[in-house]
Amino acid sequence: MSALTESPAWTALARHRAAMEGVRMRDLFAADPGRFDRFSAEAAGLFLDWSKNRITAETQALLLDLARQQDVEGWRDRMFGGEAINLTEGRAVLHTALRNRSGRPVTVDGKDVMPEVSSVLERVGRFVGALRAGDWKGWTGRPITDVVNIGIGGSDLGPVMATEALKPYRHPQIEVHFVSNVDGTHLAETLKWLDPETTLFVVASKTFTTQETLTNAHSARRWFLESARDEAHIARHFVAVSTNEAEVRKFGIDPANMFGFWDWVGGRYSLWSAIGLPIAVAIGMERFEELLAGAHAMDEHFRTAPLERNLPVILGMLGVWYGNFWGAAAHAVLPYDQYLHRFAAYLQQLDMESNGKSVDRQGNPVDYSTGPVVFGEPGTNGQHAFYQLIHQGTQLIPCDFLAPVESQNPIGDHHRILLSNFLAQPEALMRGKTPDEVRAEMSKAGVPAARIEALVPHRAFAGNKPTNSILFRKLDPATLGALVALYEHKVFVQGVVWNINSFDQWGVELGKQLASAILPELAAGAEAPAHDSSTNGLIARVTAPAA
Ligand SMILES: O=P(O)(O)OC[C@H]1O[C@H](O)[C@H](O)[C@@H](O)[C@@H]1O
Repeated sequence: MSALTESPAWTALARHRAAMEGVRMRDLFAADPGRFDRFSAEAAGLFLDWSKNRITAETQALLLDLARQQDVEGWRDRMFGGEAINLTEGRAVLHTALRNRSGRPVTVDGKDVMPEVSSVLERVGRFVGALRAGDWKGWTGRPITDVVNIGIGGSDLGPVMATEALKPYRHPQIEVHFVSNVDGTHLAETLKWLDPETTLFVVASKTFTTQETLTNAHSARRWFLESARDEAHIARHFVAVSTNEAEVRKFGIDPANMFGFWDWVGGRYSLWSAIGLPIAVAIGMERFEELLAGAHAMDEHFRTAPLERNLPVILGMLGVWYGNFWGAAAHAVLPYDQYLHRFAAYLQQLDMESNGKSVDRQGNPVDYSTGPVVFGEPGTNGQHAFYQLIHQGTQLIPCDFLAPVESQNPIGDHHRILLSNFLAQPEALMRGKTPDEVRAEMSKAGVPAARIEALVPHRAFAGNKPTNSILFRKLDPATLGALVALYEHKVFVQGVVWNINSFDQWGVELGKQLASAILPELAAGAEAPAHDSSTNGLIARVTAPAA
């Protein structure tokens, strides 16, 4: 048994969990008219209703005891204070400094990083301003019409998600594209429609050593030079975003066209840095700053609100409740806003790369589950696909439902229909439908009694399925900033409770190493490889001449 699972707060929760067996949310709502008010709060433009959870006031108190026992507040303050809490890499974790609007200094190793943060932001602002005004011209003197971000993981997912989410604010003449996959199809299909004279590439990579990004960037360079002919023109068409100036130079991009950031910005937390440049190109610098301000508002809330009303803490602890005490292995995020169609993909990296760990900070194997599988699709699409399993399957899948009160596209009755679904699904998941309710409904519809009895088990819903509802006025930049920061801090809270390092990702390394060993083995005439028989057999099939 680990120290965590033997700890007083954990064992108290385990006892309480047993007492909660069979407690139904339906009954909790019936017994307490104040339940919604008790379990809802608002911060930074986000209203969170967590009343449809398998919790009582006692559950919440016990969960917050666990948060306190694990020193969530202390770790939070150490993160904001610039301590090297990413222990395995010896780094601070300071994405919050990138959106710090407080005027307070943030020090890393005794040095205030805020002047550098502001100066890069200013450079990004000047560049983005010139591009958007049509003053930054391509080699033939025409303004840039297409910006292609080449990056992967954190250098792609955040910018894609935010650019899609904020499409209503995009520049009318400049289209922003994203190429991430090393599959040549991604680049080829993107470039097919573009004119090299008016295309600018942003090569985005924290390390500037990522195979996929460099492969795509080299191919983009070749594509560009086929038309431009002269390497001198590269300066007007390629910029880099990275922490690694030496590699940027090696690639052939002038450091004058490089926007830097720092090792204390994790890849999956980097959209607030110069990695957000494509977002700023799309929506303009002012709106980009609103995005930062929204995130900062959530940071302030997380830093200062009492735990009882602290949204990231509440969401994080509810996740711990289901994952560790009810056996939930997955978590669904369901935005009822088409603009958030890449939100779940973004969250997958944020959550699963951060908390997909099985040893604690001290290197001991954990004996409790850590990060869940995160998935989701925009509502209402998901309703017609995987919600069946959430309603009637054998796994418990807690869900977050997200929606804007106002649509960016108020046509006809669409938004009311959308919202009615957003409201109905959590209600259905909570209430379920009892066998008696099924009987009553079917007999009212005139179904014969024998038929009713045959169908009752299929048509009844157990209900009592937990959901959180997150409502906001409209998906504007500040709201998106707050929303992303909410989830960042939720993931942080959980990592602290589980005593893991949420800020490294060694698990992605082995596959990369093995791929570089296999790459030469795929060349014509390479020696027979010496892997396991499965890998050898697959290599043989891949390299066999076409019949
Ligand atoms: O920005 P880069 O250095 O190119 O890294 C891109 C991505 O690759 C890695 O494999 C990591 O798993 C990610 O955390 C990172 O965001």
